[in-house]
Amino acid sequence: MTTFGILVRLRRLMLSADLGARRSLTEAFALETLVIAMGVAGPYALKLLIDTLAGPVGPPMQLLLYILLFVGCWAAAAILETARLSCTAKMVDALARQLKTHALGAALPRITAARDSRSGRVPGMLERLPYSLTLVVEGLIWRLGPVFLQALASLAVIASLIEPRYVLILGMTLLGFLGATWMGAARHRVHADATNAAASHVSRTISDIVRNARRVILNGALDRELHYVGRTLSAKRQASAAMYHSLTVMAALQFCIVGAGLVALLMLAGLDVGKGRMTAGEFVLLQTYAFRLTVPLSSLGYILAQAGVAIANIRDVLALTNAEDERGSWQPDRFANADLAAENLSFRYDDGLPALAGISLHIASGRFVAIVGPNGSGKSTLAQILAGVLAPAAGRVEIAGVDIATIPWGERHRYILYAPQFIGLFNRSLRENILYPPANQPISDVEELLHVWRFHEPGRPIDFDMELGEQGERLSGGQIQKLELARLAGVDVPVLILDESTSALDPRSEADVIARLRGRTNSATTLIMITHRLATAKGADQVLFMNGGELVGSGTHAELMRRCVTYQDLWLAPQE
Ligand SMILES: Nc1ncnc2c1ncn2[C@@H]1O[C@H](COP(=O)(O)OP(=O)(O)OP(=O)(O)O)[C@@H](O)[C@H]1O
Repeated sequence: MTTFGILVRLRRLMLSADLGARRSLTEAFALETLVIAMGVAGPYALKLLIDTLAGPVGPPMQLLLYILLFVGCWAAAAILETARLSCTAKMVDALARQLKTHALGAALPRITAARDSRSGRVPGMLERLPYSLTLVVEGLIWRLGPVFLQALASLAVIASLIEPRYVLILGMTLLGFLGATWMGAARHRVHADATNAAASHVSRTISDIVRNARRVILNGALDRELHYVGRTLSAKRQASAAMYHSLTVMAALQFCIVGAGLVALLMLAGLDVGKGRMTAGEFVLLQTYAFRLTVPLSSLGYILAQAGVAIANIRDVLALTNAEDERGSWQPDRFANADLAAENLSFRYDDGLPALAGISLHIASGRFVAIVGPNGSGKSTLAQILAGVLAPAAGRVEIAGVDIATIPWGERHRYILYAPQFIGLFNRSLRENILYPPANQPISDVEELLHVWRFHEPGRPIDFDMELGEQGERLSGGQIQKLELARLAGVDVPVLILDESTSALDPRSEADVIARLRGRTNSATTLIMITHRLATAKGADQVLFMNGGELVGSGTHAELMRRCVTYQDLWLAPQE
């Protein structure tokens, strides 16, 4: 999206009724109009004052009136400008709120589906957004408009009071300035994008390190990580240094043009005063307007530098909000028979190596299925494709004859639920985590279940209001899994896929969990478990054996043991 496109989109958003900021916009506009009027009237009062002083001394009241008018315009403009700032701040606030929520709403499904490292840049991108919007709305949209209007008003006053050729010189000077800005803008955009990307990399790196604080400290790697952060900061510094260099070149060109225009203007005006064709007051008025117009331009370099990076940040956020609409249309409808079928599935991650190839399978509704295989054989990848989390490169997955890709994210959990290998918990209370949607069982049921599964040692009460800490750090690995399984026990869903969700449980608890999850709604739930446990494979109705990204065998454990040598190898002595 071009810079102009972004500015137009922001302007449209600001005007939209949804944002609820029209009132602030109208007030800001009214206040700015008054500020512009003061900016034109003040110097005119000064001209009147100087012309009065240049002639025979008039009545003191007249002098006082001009002085009051001049100073009053200056003071009122400053007060109104401050009031106007609070109106634009409200508008920026509303804009940031809307863009942030839209971007977050669009980013979460993408992050879920992509399973890549790019998600780390989203928090930094959204954190910088209010500052970026302030710079762009306040510094560009709001500043350029009034400067332009003030230029027109000043040029009109000059044309009506002084000679039109001065308007011509000032107009040409401003056009020259804009031309130079235009020429430098393309180069500036490249540097601004690079600076924004480097800033994103810095925030991603820092949050990654903070998230892994224990890993860093326990392994004595603090200096190494600080060095790494230092390198990313240097890259950012280099990117911004290149950006400021290009801005300096642009500023040199801009202000040579403006300087030449001002020299010509003042020289001509000075000669006219000498020849009596212009009064001293008119000279002062002309030079005040000329500098009023050009001085704000000098701060434009800094604004452009910041706004360039801010625009790149806003572009990233808008790109997120441009997410495609949900795939397909879906009529929510329960189906009695949730058979799961996959046909010739293949999948590869971004690195290009095939993670899955030519997988076809059929899982009848209500079965208990174990997916087994060595590490890295593609079990989690297959589970995520079956759940519709990852989209296959070829082939399709159907649940009850419906292509899973056509079920929108907001509905999919009603039909198939995938519990990932790494259970992410919120830094909220145990109660909030355990009753996290779509679970909706009474807390007394959960309590009973947790006691049966020995969540705590016997006799110790469960504190449901306990805050769990980041990622549930106040719980043990087994407790985290029991919490998640107790939650899932309260979810009524046709197909449930557990990705090693019982790996930290003792065998007795695991057997109880499986019985409990299967026993719901008359065993109508299909339970698919990825497991490295022999007992689970033995208890399953169907075992899917993965090896090297292929489905090497499907059948009961006993059948596979009979006919598949690699399957036998998997369960050799150490497990037994
Ligand atoms: N996000 C990713 N990007 C690139 N490659 C990936 C990604 N996730 C997994 N892989 C690769 O895909 C292959 C299959 O991984 P997968 O997680 O499906 O294996 P798995 O059988 O579940 O392993 P484990 O038993 O260790 O959990 C591995 O080689 C892994 O490195």
